[in-house]
Amino acid sequence: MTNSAESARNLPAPPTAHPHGPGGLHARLVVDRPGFRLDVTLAAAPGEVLALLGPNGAGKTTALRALAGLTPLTDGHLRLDGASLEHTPPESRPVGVVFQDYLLFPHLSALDNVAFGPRCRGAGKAEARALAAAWLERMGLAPQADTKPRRLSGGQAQRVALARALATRPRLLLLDEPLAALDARTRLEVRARLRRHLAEFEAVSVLVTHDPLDAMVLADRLVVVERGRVVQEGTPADIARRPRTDYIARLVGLNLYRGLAAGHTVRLDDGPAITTTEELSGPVFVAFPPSAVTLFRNRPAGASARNLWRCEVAGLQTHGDQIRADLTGELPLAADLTTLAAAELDLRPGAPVWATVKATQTHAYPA
Ligand SMILES: Nc1ncnc2c1ncn2[C@@H]1O[C@H](COP(=O)(O)OP(=O)(O)OP(=O)(O)O)[C@@H](O)[C@H]1O
Repeated sequence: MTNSAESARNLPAPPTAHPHGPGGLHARLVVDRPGFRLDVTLAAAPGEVLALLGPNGAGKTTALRALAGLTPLTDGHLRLDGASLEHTPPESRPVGVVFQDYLLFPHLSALDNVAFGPRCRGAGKAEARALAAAWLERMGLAPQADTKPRRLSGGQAQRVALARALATRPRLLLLDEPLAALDARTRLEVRARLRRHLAEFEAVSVLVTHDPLDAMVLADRLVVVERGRVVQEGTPADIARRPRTDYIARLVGLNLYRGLAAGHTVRLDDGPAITTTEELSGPVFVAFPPSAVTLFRNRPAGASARNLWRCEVAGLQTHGDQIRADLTGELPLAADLTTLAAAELDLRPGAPVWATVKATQTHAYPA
């Protein structure tokens, strides 16, 4: 390593240290509905891409609509580059929105769809069209300028919607499930392209998704929302390594438990103990991937009792050439095994099995 103080001096200032005050997004969004309350705090620096990730009904779309001004806040605040926007009507907010189904005007060409954004913000017709043409060019869509939305592919329509939002030079770009309307093959290409556009965008982007891959690829930081609350936030790597709820653990494909650590043993809150390599004390999480689990039909001879649990197969699912076994019993867990191994073990729902995991394959961290 070279002198770290030296290299730190050469780094640009972090984006939050904005010379003109608190740049970026600072919001607490509270929306009350019968039987549902959204209460989330969001902060993002200019240039940052935030993904709101969560299960159905968690409140992601409500948060996005509140940012756009389409759903009124019951309480809280919304500041963008230092200006309060709570009382600003949606059309006057420096906010661009890409809706899930793009909401392109069917009777307008791609060019006029994009020109619509700047027109709404007061640009003259010729100016708006020139701006739109430049955006289409930048999106690689110049040849489609005169095409109507119904003749565009899903990926092209998405780019037109993105161009329309960006052409207004928003300080906040909102994307609702930006890839949901696309088929799997298009999705891959559009995801990569969208990632480049978001990386170039100099203001804040917030996207909503329930696809963890979209979130991990597109966002600098994930904000996981469950039941109207932020349950965890961090970089994709942080969240994948240290999930803090069952939903996130399932999302990143990990078995997750909570317990009390004493040395290398974690006594689970409602279950057996797990031996870990980390030496910790107090409340902790223990996580391990389903691929780290080995299954036996009979208790393995001579095996130590450590990390060996008596379970029962609750269900089996195929994942590519792997089988994911859901186990209940002493320790509920997911185990991955090859189709061959599953056949050899004669795994079927209801079958009793012994499950084991090596301490070195577990990861414990403070709760
Ligand atoms: N217009 C509405 N009127 C009343 N309740 C609503 C309305 N829209 C959403 N809700 C409720 O508000 C809660 C949050 O919904 P929201 O659509 O924000 O969740 P979400 O995380 O975006 O879910 P999804 O991934 O399914 O889109 C849910 O309980 C939902 O049923």
